[in-house]
Amino acid sequence: MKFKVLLIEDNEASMRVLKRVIGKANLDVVTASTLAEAKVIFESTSPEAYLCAVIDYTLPDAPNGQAIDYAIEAFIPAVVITSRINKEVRDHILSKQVVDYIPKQNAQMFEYLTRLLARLEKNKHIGVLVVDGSRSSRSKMSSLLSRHNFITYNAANAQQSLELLHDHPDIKLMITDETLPDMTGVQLVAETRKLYDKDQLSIIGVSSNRSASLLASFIKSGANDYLNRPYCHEEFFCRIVQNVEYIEQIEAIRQAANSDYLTGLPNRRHFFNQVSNTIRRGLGCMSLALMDLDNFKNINDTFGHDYGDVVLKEVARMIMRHFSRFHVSRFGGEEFCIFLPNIEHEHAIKLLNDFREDISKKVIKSKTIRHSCTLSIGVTNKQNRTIESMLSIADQHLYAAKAGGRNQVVGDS
Ligand SMILES: Nc1nc2c(ncn2[C@@H]2O[C@H](COP(=O)(O)OP(=O)(O)OP(=O)(O)O)[C@@H](O)[C@H]2O)c(=O)[nH]1
Repeated sequence: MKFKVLLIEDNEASMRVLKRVIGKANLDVVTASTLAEAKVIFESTSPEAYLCAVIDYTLPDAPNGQAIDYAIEAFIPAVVITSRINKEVRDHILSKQVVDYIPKQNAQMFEYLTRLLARLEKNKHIGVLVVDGSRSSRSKMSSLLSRHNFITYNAANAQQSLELLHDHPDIKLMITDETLPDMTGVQLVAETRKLYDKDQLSIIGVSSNRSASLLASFIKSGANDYLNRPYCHEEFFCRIVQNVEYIEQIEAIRQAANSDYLTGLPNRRHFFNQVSNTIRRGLGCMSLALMDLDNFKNINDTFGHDYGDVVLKEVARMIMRHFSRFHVSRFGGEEFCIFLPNIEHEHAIKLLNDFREDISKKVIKSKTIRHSCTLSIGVTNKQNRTIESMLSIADQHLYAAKAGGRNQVVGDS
């Protein structure tokens, strides 16, 4: 779903640039140049449709940030932009429950807004767990996090927090107070680290006790960061975002390391790891299929390498469509591999044959070329308990499929 951003700005030049920035972030822009206009818009749509409102602090009918209150009352996260940069205005803005404020100082502001909008959109899928014995501290922190669109979870003690972590894999950050009813925050960090690595879950320790040794204990027990109470809203979010981004970067690196650059399918190494784990668990019936595009060199030679790439990407997309519940991989070149656990061999052969047929009927289009291709498949269910031995048998069957005229599936019998 494409979210909307409500932009309330009376300056035409600024409005033009902001519309472009928001559009570039792939969001729909709804504009108003006064608070009165914005009210009419608010009344006809639901707040859930909006990612946030970007509000000029000074509007003709709302000269001192009154539009901010209106957005907050309508449950729309408010980002404030202002050319009035003085302490009084800053304090006034921050006294309201805004997401952030951005001074209209230079072009960097637009860059910052682009990143902030992307962040607000991503936050809708990120869980943050707040662990605190005090109900009021928990709800204060949760309301700050909700303002930035995070999914929030609350735990009143360590036991509850471990249960929530287990049940909600979307939790990427845990924030824990030092004093909990059933153990200390430092102990909870140590317990949590036995189950979740630093690259899976970020942890921030919080305390009102400004002792350097407590900070060190948190970090040595596995926390990523530490926050002193009382904290200001800006510092809080800088630390939250920094720690969430750390997890996202690790995930992006892992994703890049595990996938094939052209098709996005898991690469050979990742496939081996996944399948070896599955085989080790000793499942029942399992099949391994090796598939290879027929005469792919001809396609490259006739239509060019770029079209060859289009074919590989289309085949990968169709593999995902047919076999998303199994382990799939691009092994390299024009060769793909599929591991099908927990399914009868005859059924696996039928699925592979359906796929082969679909590919042969598919016209693969680029801007100037329309062509189709076929593939050959070797499949085995001989379970010698290693992926290498299954691969070697599937490879022999693939060779037989090619020798037998291509565009066919050859199995064990
Ligand atoms: N476009 C493109 N071509 C690739 C890529 N990787 C490997 N190839 C090409 O794939 C072709 C494989 O050719 P061959 O091994 O001779 O096999 P084939 O022509 O498919 O013949 P058979 O397998 O016997 O049906 C070669 O031309 C490689 O250059 C790639 O990433 N993109």
